[in-house]
Amino acid sequence: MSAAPARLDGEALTAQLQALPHWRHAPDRGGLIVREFVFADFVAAFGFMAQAALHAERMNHHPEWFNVYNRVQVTLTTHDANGLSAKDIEMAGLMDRLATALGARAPASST
Ligand SMILES: C[C@H](O)[C@H](O)[C@H]1CNC2=NC(N)=NC(=O)C2=N1
Repeated sequence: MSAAPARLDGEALTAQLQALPHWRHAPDRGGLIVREFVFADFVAAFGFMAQAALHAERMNHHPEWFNVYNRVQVTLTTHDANGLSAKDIEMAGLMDRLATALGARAPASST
């Protein structure tokens, strides 16, 4: 039985989140991060989900996500840590790179 992943908190978490500017940190349920990806169409959005799913299974770390047409809303948290862990940071970065490669639109710059 592998130990629960270490929960990220405080300055360590803040530093990690600075590299993920498109993700919103919410304190819900101990801590989670959320991002919406917007693609050209449904097929591109689903292609993103299909590829991300393979990484999620390989990492044994599964997103909570919602898809409607060309949009995919992703919430990442680590249930076993009741908050955020390195796995969420790794998955978020992976999703950002994958979405960019698949032509996701840059998010509206948050002012
Ligand atoms: C038993 C198995 O390792 C756990 O349930 C894994 C599976 N996928 C997971 N996914 C996420 N997001 N958080 C977890 O804590 C988690 N735990």
